[in-house]
Amino acid sequence: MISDSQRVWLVLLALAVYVFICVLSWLNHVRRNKRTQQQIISDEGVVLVAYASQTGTAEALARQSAAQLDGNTPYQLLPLNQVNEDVLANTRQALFVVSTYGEGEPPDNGAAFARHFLKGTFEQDLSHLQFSVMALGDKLYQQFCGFGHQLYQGLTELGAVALTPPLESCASDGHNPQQLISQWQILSGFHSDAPLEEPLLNTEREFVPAKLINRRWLNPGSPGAPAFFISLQTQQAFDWQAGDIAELKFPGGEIRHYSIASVAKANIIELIVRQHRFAEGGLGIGSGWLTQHADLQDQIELRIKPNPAFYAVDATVPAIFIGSGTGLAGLRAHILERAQAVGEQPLATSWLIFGERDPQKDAWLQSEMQTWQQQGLQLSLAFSRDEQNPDYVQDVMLQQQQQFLSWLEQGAVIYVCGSRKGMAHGVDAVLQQMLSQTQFEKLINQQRYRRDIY
Ligand SMILES: Cc1cc2nc3c(=O)[nH]c(=O)nc-3n(C[C@H](O)[C@H](O)[C@H](O)COP(=O)(O)O)c2cc1C
Repeated sequence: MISDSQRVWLVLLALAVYVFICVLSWLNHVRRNKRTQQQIISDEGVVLVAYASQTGTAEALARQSAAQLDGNTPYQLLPLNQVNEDVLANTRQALFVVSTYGEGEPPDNGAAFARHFLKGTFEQDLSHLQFSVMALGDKLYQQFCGFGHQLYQGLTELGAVALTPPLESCASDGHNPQQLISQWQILSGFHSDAPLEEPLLNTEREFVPAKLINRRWLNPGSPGAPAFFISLQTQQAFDWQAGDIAELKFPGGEIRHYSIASVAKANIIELIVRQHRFAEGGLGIGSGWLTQHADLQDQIELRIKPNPAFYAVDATVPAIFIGSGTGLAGLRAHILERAQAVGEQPLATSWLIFGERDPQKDAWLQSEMQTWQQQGLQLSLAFSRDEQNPDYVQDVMLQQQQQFLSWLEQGAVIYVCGSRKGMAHGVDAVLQQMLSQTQFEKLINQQRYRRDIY
């Protein structure tokens, strides 16, 4: 039996312990907040791991990913809404883990970020920032991983450099955190046991002068707007990878991006550019300069913008290249790179499905395509204004479905380049129609569906 006074002492003791624990955890909280604030303002080497999560799945994945950075890499973990301009300005490497709600909308703790940074009104240049997006969603919804894609696109438009394509994960299939984390580590170079290396990608990112040395009209008489094959020459040879993008700074300082159509380690960079004409009649700044206003030998500034989401996976694996119009540029770089392999038929495992309008007037790069065919390339052309047989690239995919599926069974990687609305949506829809949901997801998870679309 314990007496009343002993009981009072016990209650007091319990109270004291409780107060002690509260004070400790408050102190801890204050210290952590202070550290975060300091990092936000000062620390460039800190990896940002930001999450937007409604029910905690994305947040848990973000914590797990951060915990698997190697011990020497400091990181800060923040809800997306707390990522402000200072954080973005001071971060060089980031992982965003975000889910999607409603019709492709962000979770609440990402909504403010989306309004502020992703609506096209924000103007800060983020070209110092390398990032990956893990996108959680559910294929039951029409806008699968919609917010993840919006974030990826928005950051890219602000100049940030994607280290990986968006890494999607579907709730109905059961998220597999460890698989996502490994994919991210492998593709982005964040190996957990190695110290963080200096990022490769920014080293050659100075603008250099480039001279316009050639301009060839690809489609005289076409029902489409004039398109040109453009050659620019720099003083020194460059290194880049098929898939990379040329960033051009025009007189007046305007910057425009073009998929590079030629192979690396050269001092000539080739592009395919379509003339953009506004309703009032004026030409677009970049395309106007390149296709009309500039004289040969005139100069602009050029630098390479790395675009790893569209790099070749492995040149020995079969490849299906799909694109239309100026999308041929990004595909050509890959095809030329593969053609450099030894042997007579270096393109025997390459298939190009290319679409334009008029079969007579839009035979772009015809003689070069014939050379590729002699090197083994399988060529399918689709012309939407062909009177006998109007076709888009996605129609070719369906007509040749059996062969298409057999290429995929052999492990082929699909590369899509060109307009998002006009072509890539159609290709995507047909792909989802031809494949089961599991097959389609497998293609994405294995990074065998790579796109450079605009
Ligand atoms: C009401 C509701 C709406 C959703 N809308 C979408 C959607 O539009 N697109 C999508 O890909 N996933 C959608 N999802 C799935 C979630 O993104 C998915 O369950 C995710 O794992 C949730 O992660 P979180 O816990 O981090 O918020 C939705 C889920 C719910 C409950």
